[in-house]
Amino acid sequence: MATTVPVLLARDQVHRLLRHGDLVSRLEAALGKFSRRGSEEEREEVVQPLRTTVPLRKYRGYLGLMPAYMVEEDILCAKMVSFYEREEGCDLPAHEATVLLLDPQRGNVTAVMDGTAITEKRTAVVSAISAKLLMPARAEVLCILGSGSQAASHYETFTEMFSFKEIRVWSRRRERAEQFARSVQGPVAVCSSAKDAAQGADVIVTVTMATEPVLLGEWVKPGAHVVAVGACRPNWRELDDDLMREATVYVDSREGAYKESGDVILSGAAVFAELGEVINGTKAAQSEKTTVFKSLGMGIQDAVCAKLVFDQWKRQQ
Ligand SMILES: NC(=O)C1=CN([C@@H]2O[C@H](COP(=O)(O)OP(=O)(O)OC[C@H]3O[C@@H](n4cnc5c(N)ncnc54)[C@H](O)[C@@H]3O)[C@@H](O)[C@H]2O)C=CC1
Ligand SMILES: O=C(O)C1=NCCCC1
Repeated sequence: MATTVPVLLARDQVHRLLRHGDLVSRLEAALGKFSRRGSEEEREEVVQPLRTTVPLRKYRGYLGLMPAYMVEEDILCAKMVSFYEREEGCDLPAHEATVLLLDPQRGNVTAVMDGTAITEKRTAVVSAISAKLLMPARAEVLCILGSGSQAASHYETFTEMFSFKEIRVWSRRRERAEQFARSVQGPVAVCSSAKDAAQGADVIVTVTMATEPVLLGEWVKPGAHVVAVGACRPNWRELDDDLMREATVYVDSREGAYKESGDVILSGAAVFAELGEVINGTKAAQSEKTTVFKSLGMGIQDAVCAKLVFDQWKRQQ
């Protein structure tokens, strides 16, 4: 049998081929399927082992390995993502990611693609799905804590999917928040403190590399929805104990949250539901209460995106 050479897709190609509008329904379906684990057959439908994380102590970083197989869709995929605690002023990226798409029958790699654009887009779309389900009715104020790549993709996705009257941003260094405000396509108010940005907001997105809480429960308006995207290590925090214990907590994967989320593990907060269970209608969306969606990222989210990118690329050949 002839050998095949994988297609190589660079960041700008992936960015262009991955259209945000195509992602919402596909990611909702994947999250729902992941959380349907009642029968043996259902459990075998989505194979997603817990992320393996290799510490890169010398560089204050980690390499995360995220394989996934979706049986019905026949998508076999693996992402490698490295992430680092960078010093202020360091110009190396905080994240680098590559996604491999494989032929599940033969086992060969069919495409090697940049995983950074996939990670940025799919994470923001999953956050927006949580907001759609869990934010209070008539949400008017969006607050973003952090001003990096995820802040940008969340701004873009949230402004495309919702109509907030006011959007606020806070970053540790005010000039970074100002730079962010200049770079986005639309209005955003720069706040001098996380407290000023968060108080009174209906939806708060935390997208920082913080290892200590940046958002305190005492600042959060009752009934608000918090989307916590950072703090993906068992000893890292973005949210304080008050918030974690007061809120109804939703996650992408229970197994992942109890292994990787410092906010869940160290606060001792109980996870109420996976987002997929809300999508499936087996758990309630308590949107009238204060809610937290603790996002950690899943291999199936990358798998769905990689397949979409590859299919679009093939269509254009
Ligand atoms: N849940 C998920 O699926 C994913 C989560 N992430 C996580 O999201 C977070 C944001 O990622 P990116 O925007 O790509 O990173 P980035 O490096 O582009 O931006 C990080 C932001 O955090 C701020 N920051 C760094 N240390 C801080 C501290 N101690 N206190 C407050 N702010 C601090 C920086 O100033 C910057 O605004 C990271 O924690 C990352 O690991 C990233 C990808 C997927
Ligand atoms: O899901 C991902 O991709 C990531 N999650 C946690 C931090 C690094 C990237």
